[in-house]
Amino acid sequence: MRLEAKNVSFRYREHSPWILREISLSVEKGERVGLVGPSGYGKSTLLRLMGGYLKPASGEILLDGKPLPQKGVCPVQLIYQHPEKAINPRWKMKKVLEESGMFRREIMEALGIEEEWLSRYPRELSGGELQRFCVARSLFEGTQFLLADEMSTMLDVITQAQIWNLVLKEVEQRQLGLLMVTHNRALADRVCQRVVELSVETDGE
Ligand SMILES: Nc1ncnc2c1ncn2[C@@H]1O[C@H](COP(=O)(O)OP(=O)(O)OP(=O)(O)O)[C@@H](O)[C@H]1O
Repeated sequence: MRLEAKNVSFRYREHSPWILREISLSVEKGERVGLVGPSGYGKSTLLRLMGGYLKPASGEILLDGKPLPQKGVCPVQLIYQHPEKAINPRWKMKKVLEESGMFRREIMEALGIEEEWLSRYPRELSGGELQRFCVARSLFEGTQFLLADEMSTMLDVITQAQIWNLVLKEVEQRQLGLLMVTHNRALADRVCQRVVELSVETDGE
């Protein structure tokens, strides 16, 4: 199985500058790929496109040769840098997890999610605590690909290690595809089999 961006171009509004032009990138199931490049070159935008959160102006996002499914929980899961933007503020954490059908106890334990946090609203948790929920949710049983957008940047070193250990164990055991954006080249080199550099010139058109 393959997740593929094929000749994708994107800009946020008509007549605004192109962020991505004719970009192609693919990740195989079981493969770990890093995406690096200067700030503002469109790494996060490409991940949002590949996760189905944005639509390309031209080109295609394909999962196994077909468009991403529109219904149900998506097999391509995006983990953002800012967990507070990814979680419904009006739902308690238990409901957030229930929505994705994720309730594997060993995942909760490995991520250090405490039982008591389940009855809280997102605003009652710290950024690091919330990110653990985002990671747990992204690992529901139908997930085939994980798109990790600087997911550990805002966390302390111990939490970073805890989250990465769990994610990499799941990726290995379930042979998930992983596409990760990071500014930390050493992390990308350690985790990934392949690192792609995004270096597209935008021409301000
Ligand atoms: N919602 C948005 N509306 C308009 N422009 C946006 C939006 N999100 C991002 N941009 C612009 O698109 C460009 C690419 O942003 P993006 O976040 O994809 O880059 P990036 O390579 O991930 O950057 P960084 O490494 O700093 O996170 C930037 O110029 C940014 O200002």
